[in-house]
Amino acid sequence: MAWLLGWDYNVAFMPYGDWWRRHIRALHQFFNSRAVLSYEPSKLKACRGLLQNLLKTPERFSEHIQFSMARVIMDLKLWFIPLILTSPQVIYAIDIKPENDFLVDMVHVAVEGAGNTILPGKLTRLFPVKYIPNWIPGIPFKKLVKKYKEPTDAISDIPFNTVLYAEQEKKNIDHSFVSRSLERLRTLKNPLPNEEAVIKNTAGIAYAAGAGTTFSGLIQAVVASVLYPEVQKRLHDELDTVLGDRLPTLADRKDLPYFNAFCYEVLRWRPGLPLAVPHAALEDDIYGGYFIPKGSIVVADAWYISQLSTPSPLLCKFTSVNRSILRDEKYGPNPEEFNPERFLQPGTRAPTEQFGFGRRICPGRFFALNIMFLFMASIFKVYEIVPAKDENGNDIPVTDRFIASGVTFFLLRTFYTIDIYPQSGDHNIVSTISSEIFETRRPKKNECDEAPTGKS
Ligand code: HEM
Repeated sequence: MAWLLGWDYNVAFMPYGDWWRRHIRALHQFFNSRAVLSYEPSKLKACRGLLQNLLKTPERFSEHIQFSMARVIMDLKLWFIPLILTSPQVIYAIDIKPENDFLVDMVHVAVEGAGNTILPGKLTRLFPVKYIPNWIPGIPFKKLVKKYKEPTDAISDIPFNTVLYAEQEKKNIDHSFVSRSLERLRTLKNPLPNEEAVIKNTAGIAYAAGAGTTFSGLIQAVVASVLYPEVQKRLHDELDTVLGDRLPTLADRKDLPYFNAFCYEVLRWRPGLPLAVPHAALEDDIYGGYFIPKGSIVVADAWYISQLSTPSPLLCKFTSVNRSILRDEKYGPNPEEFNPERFLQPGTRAPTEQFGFGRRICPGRFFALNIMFLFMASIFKVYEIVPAKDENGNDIPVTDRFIASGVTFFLLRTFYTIDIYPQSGDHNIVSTISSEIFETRRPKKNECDEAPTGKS
């Protein structure tokens, strides 16, 4: 099924084995907890750009967040794979346009396609659809394949081929992860077979997976702050006390316990993949007293059953579960309530289940948490987020309308009416930041250690 839609390069859908291992090894080297710290300059650049865009057109906040996420990944600085230890590089070194960028639009459609067809909750994945002829009425699946395959291929093919082309033409492009990896591959006497495909897939999936799920987390953070203004007030207070007049960097993360708790709570409260990614059992197994025959598809319920207003009796009968993993009482009382405090209590550990399980756990989790921290801390340092007003000046009520079925994040764009205002007084740092910082300035080595003052 994933193959029909063009998602065969998606590591999450690869069966366990050597091919998967080669990809996951590359991703771990790229996104492990230490490596992600070295990408701060790219993140800061995208983050400061986001603050400026929010100042110009706050009503388009979700587009700005989506664009900034894409920009971070495309412009990612990295020291990747043992071969490239010399200097930080970029993944593709391709610029994303602030408006109507083809690759940003394509990732939107491709991820929507995965949500509509492959991820749990969609019947299409249970049938051998490739054998169903097109002319049979009532089977829209083939149309879906037509609609989604091209964008899914595009987000991996186009940036990769652009780098290949630039190389062949000997164009003066920034050295990127992709170009350096290819260069090195050509010097190897006995490369592993299909190494070029591993490089291409790894870069492609970092873009597709990273841009989608992290975007979802960021939007949910915005929504939570409007639904719970007392939480937003506490975030402002903590950020002001710790940071004073400057914007945050990753180094501040350790000094902002309430803010960290807020990020964890957003991911626990509304995980981007509420049913994670389904996997098939490699062997017969027994778990919790249940016999799981080899080949069974196992779906982990991070947050699904709990949010159904009337959980299916059939589902509950077969699973004997009525509470999702992220609604477990180990996270404290009232698990449905949004309450960052729960992660400040002694003995409550940060949740990991929103990132999946066991050896299939998300390799991008450290990167995602850092991005969430930097983007949201910067936004809250500068802005106040409130419901938008209607024509009579009344608040338009913001309701919590997340639909937990597969990948739903791109739907969120149309759901919320929210305004973003610069905070009063001297909080309005962003308008004093020169636009040069965002467009052309590349921070020098070590510069990211210094807190940007916003007064350049
Ligand atoms: C808040 C952001 C994110 C969330 C909530 C998230 C969540 C998840 C979940 C639930 C899974 C399935 C794990 C399983 O099968 O048990 C997964 C897998 C994966 N994620 Fe993420 N993810 C996020 C960000 C990222 C980023 C930034 C990347 C970029 C590298 C990424 C790359 C992947 C990959 C490659 C897999 C497949 C792993 C495998 O099957 O072995 N994710 N993610």
